[in-house]
Amino acid sequence: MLVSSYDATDSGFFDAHRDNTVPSSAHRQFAVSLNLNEGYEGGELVFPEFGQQTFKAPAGGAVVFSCTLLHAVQPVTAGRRYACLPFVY
Ligand SMILES: O=C(O)CCC(=O)C(=O)O
Ligand SMILES: [Fe+2]
Repeated sequence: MLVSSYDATDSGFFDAHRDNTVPSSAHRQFAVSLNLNEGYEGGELVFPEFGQQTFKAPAGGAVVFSCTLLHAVQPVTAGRRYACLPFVY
């Protein structure tokens, strides 16, 4: 299981992508973006094909979405964000 860390010192972000586009990930159905901490700014999820609304779950909360959806993580502007990122097969 993947735990990612996005730090403000390098404006940690994740460019827009889909999670099932290569043969080794084509079986993935849903992505789980589980936020592990509070105390940071930025780091919201956005789904650009559906507008500019952003999503930020509280610590212990998750955003679950289809691996077919284009998504990105906005830059962290203060503090450090940790997120656990399992996929549902
Ligand atoms: O950090 C996140 O919430 C999402 C990360 C992500 O999109 C990925 O690992 O594929
Ligand atoms: Fe992703």
